[in-house]
Amino acid sequence: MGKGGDAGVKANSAATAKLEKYTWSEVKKHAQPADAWMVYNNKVYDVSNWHEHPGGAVIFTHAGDDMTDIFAAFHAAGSHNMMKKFLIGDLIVESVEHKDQKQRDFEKAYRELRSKLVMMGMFKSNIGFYIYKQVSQISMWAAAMAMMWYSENPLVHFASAMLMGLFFQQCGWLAHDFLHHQVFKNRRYGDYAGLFWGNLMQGFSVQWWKNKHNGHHAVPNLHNSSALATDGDPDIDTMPLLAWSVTQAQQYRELQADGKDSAFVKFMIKNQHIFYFPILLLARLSWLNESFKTSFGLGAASENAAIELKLKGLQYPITEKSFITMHHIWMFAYACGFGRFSFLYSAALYLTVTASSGFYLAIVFGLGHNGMATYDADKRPDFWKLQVTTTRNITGGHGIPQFFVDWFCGGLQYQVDHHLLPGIPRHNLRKTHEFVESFCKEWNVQYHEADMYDGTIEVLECLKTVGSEFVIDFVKDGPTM
Ligand code: HEM
Repeated sequence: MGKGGDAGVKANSAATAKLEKYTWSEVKKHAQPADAWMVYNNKVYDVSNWHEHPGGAVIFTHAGDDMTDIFAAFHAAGSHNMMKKFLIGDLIVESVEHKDQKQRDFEKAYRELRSKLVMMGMFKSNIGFYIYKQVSQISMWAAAMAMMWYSENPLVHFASAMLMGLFFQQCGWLAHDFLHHQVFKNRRYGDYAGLFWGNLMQGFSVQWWKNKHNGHHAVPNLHNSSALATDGDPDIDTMPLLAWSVTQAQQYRELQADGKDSAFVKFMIKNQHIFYFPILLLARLSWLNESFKTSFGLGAASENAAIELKLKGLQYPITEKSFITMHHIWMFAYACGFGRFSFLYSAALYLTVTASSGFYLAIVFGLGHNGMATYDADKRPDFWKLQVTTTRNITGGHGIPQFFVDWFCGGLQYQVDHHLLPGIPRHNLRKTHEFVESFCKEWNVQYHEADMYDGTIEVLECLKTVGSEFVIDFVKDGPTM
């Protein structure tokens, strides 16, 4: 397969010939990685088998669909130049029957809002803000290290471990901003900063994170298109531990050799609202494991990611591997008190860091999307409605002040606004939010926010409801419990 996949060949001839015209139903037929057509501003592109795409397998989440808005969300201006070689024709606009005039006006309006925010300078980062964030990060890390180095008091050691957990969480938000290219125009600089805060300090692989997180942004709360596919939102792919919808549990059941739920799955999903918090405590262990596997070529999260890794490898192979290794070395030295502590005491400290960090990160992720709408792959709405209805903003409340929420959630308290416009730096999200909220009101799009307490209750209620529906579903399917 050459550069540009199969499409490069076809499109080169298209560049010289007159462009074909295609109906929407024809585009929809090409919805697989091996046969992938996409629409951008009413032009049709063929990116079949383009596993070398610099953004990775996420491109195939929009095979057979309109990519206009998701393309705008992810790309630098220069990426348009690369599109030409994939162009195969024009879309016959009248054939898009599922959109009435109101829908077309709505899409036009949200694209205009985006342009307005660009003109207002909302996408420009404030370097002073990011210098301050990085200096405060380094200070937090130095404080946690010093507490472990100088003190012989177990209370100080465990306080240090909790602080280190918080440090990892805040590293997550920093790497997130850099890797969404919110901070630097030159994307390489964003990647380098991401490698520093992600791989070296936090222990997470940049490539693993980009694949997973960009996939999540492209299709939030979307189910896989079939039990065998891995084209849905990776962030809700939490079976057999948690099911965010009965569809997810059913898809998992279909994958089993005997087509039945095991006793473990039944027990877990039925009681998932009880296990939610304990599972969050283990989240970091799972992310560390996946990061390690990605960096050292020991596995990939999806079939497409595996093909992509095989074809083009890691973007930063040496840095990924060496930074992850260095992370585990410094973290090991820290947890064993630089050689002073027993094995069991060190393990307890390590687990405290890991559990607290997993909890701090996952609680914010959960508040962002869990318990919000989930969609079947073939029923997803337009870009704006998909992002808004699957996402929850977090406010202060129930005694938790807004300034703490702003700091703790690292910008993701404006999760809705961030999902619609992932390139906007976090310090501009409050202003952006005013425009997004009034736009949603004007166009009658349901927009949701809750404080940390109410939001967590909503998440637990969702788990409980899905757990109960799941019990009804598996009893209907033939009880074996
Ligand atoms: C013909 C279609 C497409 C072309 C020619 C294309 C091209 C590119 C290019 C040149 C880059 C690297 C430069 C940059 O970051 O802007 C890139 C990155 C990226 N693309 Fe695409 N792309 C296409 C479609 C898509 C679609 C449909 C998605 C999502 C559903 C997507 C997701 C991404 C992401 C997430 C990145 C950023 C990766 C990073 O931060 O390292 N692309 N793409």
